[in-house]
Amino acid sequence: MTTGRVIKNYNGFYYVDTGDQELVECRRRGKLKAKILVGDRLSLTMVDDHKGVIEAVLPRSNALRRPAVANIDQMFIIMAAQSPDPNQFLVDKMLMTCEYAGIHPKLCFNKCDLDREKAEQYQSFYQDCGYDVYLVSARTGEGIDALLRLLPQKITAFGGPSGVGKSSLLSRILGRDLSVGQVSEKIKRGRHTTRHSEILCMDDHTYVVDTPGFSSLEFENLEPRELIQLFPDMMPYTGTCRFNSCLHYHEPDCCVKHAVAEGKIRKERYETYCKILESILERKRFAW
Ligand SMILES: Nc1nc2c(ncn2[C@@H]2O[C@H](COP(=O)(O)OP(=O)(O)OP(=O)(O)O)[C@@H](O)[C@H]2O)c(=O)[nH]1
Ligand SMILES: [Zn+2]
Repeated sequence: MTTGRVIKNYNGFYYVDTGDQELVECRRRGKLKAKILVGDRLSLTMVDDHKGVIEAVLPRSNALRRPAVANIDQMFIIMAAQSPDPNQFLVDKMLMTCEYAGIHPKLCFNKCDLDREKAEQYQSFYQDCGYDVYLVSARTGEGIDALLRLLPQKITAFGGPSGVGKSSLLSRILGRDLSVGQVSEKIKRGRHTTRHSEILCMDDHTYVVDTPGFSSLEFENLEPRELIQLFPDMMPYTGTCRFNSCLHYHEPDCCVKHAVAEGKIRKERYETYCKILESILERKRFAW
C-alpha cells in the first residue's frame, strides 16, 4: 500500500504527492465515504505508475473548515503594520480560529517599512502571549529570508484580511508573480482559477497554501467552558479557581482574573476573552 498527500482536488480526481517526481492521479474507492480534503494523507493502491485508487483517509492532525484544508504543518496569520491598521480583536479572533482547528499559528506583520514602531509593539505583545511574530516587508524584502527558512518540507498556510499584502508576500516567497496566474509545474494549474484553498508548490514536498476565505466563525459551536482552551496564554492559570465550573468571568476567587490583575495575562487578551464569552452566552440564551 502506498501513502501520499492530496495536493489538489479537481473534477473528481485527487492529485496525490507520494514522494515521486510526478503527482499521482487518483479516484476514490467507491465504498469510501470519508470526506477528502486538500492536505489529507491517504493510503492508496497504485494502478500504474501515475494512477491510483484511494483506499482510506489517514487520521488528521488538524483541519480547517474554511478554507477546507487538513494537516497543515504551520499557519501564518498575515497582518499589516499599517494600511490597513492592525486590529487587536481581529488578530485575537484569527488566532482563536486556528487554535480551535488544532493549529498554533505564527503571526507575520507585513508593510513594516510603513510603521516599524507599531509592528514592534505588536511583536512584543504577541510574543508575550506565546506566539512567534515575524516582521517583514514585501516591498523592501526585509525579513523574507527568515520566513523562507521555515518553509522547507512543510505545508504552510497563509491567511489574513484583505489588503495586508498577502499576494505581494507570497509572490516574494515563491519568487514568481502570483497576480498574473503563473502555472506551477507540478500542479499544472494557474492561480486565481478557484476560490478554494490552493496548494502552491515551491519545490518537491514544500507547499504553500493561500487561504483567501479565512473565516473566523469556526468556533460558533463552542461551549462557554471550552473557550479558554483557545487562549494558550491563559490556560496555565486555569484549574485552581474556586469553582470547577469557573468561566473566569464574574466568579469570585478566579485564578485567571488574579493573573490579569498581576499583569501575568495581558489585559487586552482577557478583554477579548470576555467579549467572545459574552457573545457565546448570548447565543445560548437565544437558543433556549
Ligand atoms: N508599503 C508597503 N506596501 C505593500 C507591502 N506589501 C504590499 N503592499 C501594498 O499593499 C497593497 C495590497 O497588496 P496585495 O498584495 O494586493 O494585498 P492582499 O493582501 O493580497 O490583498 P487581497 O488581494 O485584497 O487579499 C498593494 O498596493 C501593495 O503594493 C509592503 O511590504 N509595504
Ligand atoms: Zn476562573
